[in-house]
Amino acid sequence: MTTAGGSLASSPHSPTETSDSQAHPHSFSSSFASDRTSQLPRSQTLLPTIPVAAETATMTTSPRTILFVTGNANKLKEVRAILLSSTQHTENANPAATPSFSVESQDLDVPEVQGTTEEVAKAKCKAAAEIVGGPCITEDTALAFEALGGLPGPYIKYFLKAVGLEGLNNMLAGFPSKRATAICTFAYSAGPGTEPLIFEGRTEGKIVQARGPTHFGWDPVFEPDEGEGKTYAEMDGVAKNKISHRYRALDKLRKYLLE
Ligand SMILES: O=c1[nH]c(=O)c2ncn([C@@H]3O[C@H](COP(=O)(O)OP(=O)(O)OP(=O)(O)O)[C@@H](O)[C@H]3O)c2[nH]1
Ligand SMILES: [Mg+2]
Repeated sequence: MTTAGGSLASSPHSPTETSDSQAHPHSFSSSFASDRTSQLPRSQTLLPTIPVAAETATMTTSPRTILFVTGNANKLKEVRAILLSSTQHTENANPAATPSFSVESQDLDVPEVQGTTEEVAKAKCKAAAEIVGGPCITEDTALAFEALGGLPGPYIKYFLKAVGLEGLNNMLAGFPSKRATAICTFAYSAGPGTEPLIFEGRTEGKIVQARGPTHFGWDPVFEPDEGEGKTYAEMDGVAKNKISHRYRALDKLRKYLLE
């Protein structure tokens, strides 16, 4: 895969992409950052621990590429929109100081284990990093019903497939609480053998009868508290991306990348 920035993350099998070092802000940033180093021998790609925002501001304005392993086109679309709007916002304030990110994706069939949202997200990212042979991010989305002690949680995809939007409502029929939390968990792996880092975002709301377009998962039955009475599906993309679980998790990841 070739990208505008030509960064390591876009060509997973390139030897310059592989890092066995433990993830921490500076090694993470360096491993993601170096458009300049992708053509160099591995020995010359091991950058000193310089914060990437400062380094990039003086050396290049090319976007850095993140490899997002996902099979979900809606997630990818939202991630790109959120990163673009936050980058534009900060770059308007100081164009030289803040680099932007571009997102490449790879659709892999990564096994998803059972467990907590964090355990599922970490295992998924570890497996993805093994397959791509380099750094990557993954994302796992959960929808936790208060009345069901947090279920379906990370298994929402399978519940939605099995019972549909109406079924999700029916599951709560006998319970007074319709409260639910949308949880997005991004995981970042610096490469095979490293422990993924977790960035979580939550949006509180309730489960309602389906309203709005049905093109993205359970959006029509989730009414966020901050949505002014609209379901996610009834909100336009910009409004959803200001309060969504995905926005909140991605904002933490973005800030980490810029440390
Ligand atoms: O209405 C929605 N609004 C959202 O904002 C949202 N984000 C995810 N989802 C759905 O929830 C399940 C998560 O499962 P999931 O995290 O394993 O995703 P996935 O398998 O589709 O992709 P990936 O695992 O390859 O990244 C899947 O059914 C997704 O379609 C959403 N539905
Ligand atoms: Mg999945």
